[in-house]
Amino acid sequence: MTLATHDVRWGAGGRLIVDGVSLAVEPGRVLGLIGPNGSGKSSLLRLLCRLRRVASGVVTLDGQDIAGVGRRDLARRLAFVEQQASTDIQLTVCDVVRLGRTPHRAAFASWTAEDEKAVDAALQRVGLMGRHDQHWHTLSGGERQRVHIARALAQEPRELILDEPTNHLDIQHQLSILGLVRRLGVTCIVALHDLNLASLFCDRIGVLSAGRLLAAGLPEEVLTPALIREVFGVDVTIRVGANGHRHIDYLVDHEPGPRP
Ligand SMILES: Nc1ncnc2c1ncn2[C@@H]1O[C@H](COP(=O)(O)OP(=O)(O)OP(=O)(O)O)[C@@H](O)[C@H]1O
Repeated sequence: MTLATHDVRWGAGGRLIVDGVSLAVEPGRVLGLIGPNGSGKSSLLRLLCRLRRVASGVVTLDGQDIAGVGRRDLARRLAFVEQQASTDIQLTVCDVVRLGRTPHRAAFASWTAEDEKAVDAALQRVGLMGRHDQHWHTLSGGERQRVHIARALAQEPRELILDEPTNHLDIQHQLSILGLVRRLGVTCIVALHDLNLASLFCDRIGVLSAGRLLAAGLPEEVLTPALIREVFGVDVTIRVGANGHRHIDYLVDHEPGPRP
């Protein structure tokens, strides 16, 4: 296990928000985190990359408490794409992605061909090479999201943490970004709202509800109609499509078609 939490708790405003969560992701695998709004997904991700300190319990990286890992060492290992990351509006796309190289460069070291190669490769991977010199603030929401993913890729992390990376993305880019994440072969923890995408792209899924880990396992073990009903209050049926993928169909109480 590369990244793991052991009975982790964290609270704010007098409330326990992450409540005794123990989970682990295997090297090179994708662990999806699902759960209703406010169930603690972002809070848990922030604990995992030490943006917040656990109140109790331990987060480990290769078995070592991350509280004891140096800031630079942690930044070389682990990249985080936040849900609504903002960036200095004066920066260009390329400037933002270059920030991902910071942990790899010695203080005052000059920019190397290797740095440039990593930045270009990251921009290629998210399909934004043509926007290299565009100002970040002039990008659409989905393009900004892809630039932040490129910044994380330029960091060349071994562990990648993504908080709802498909927010703002059209369906083609949702599929391509999650496909890319899978192909990277890095250890990945990703919070997702779309249960079908979680089922398609995650090796394992953890389900958070009111800060507690309610279930964890293979998508077909976890994403059952009973669990979805319990956690999200929604009725579904699950069918296996011609391509062998499982599809979650939401049962809604109105008929499709034109309104009377
Ligand atoms: N610093 C804080 N102070 C007070 N409450 C907080 C703080 N951070 C998070 N919370 C609360 O903790 C709960 C969990 O928030 P979190 O953002 O982790 O949920 P989430 O599962 O990521 O939600 P969503 O799906 O809506 O993004 C929410 O009710 C939120 O208001």
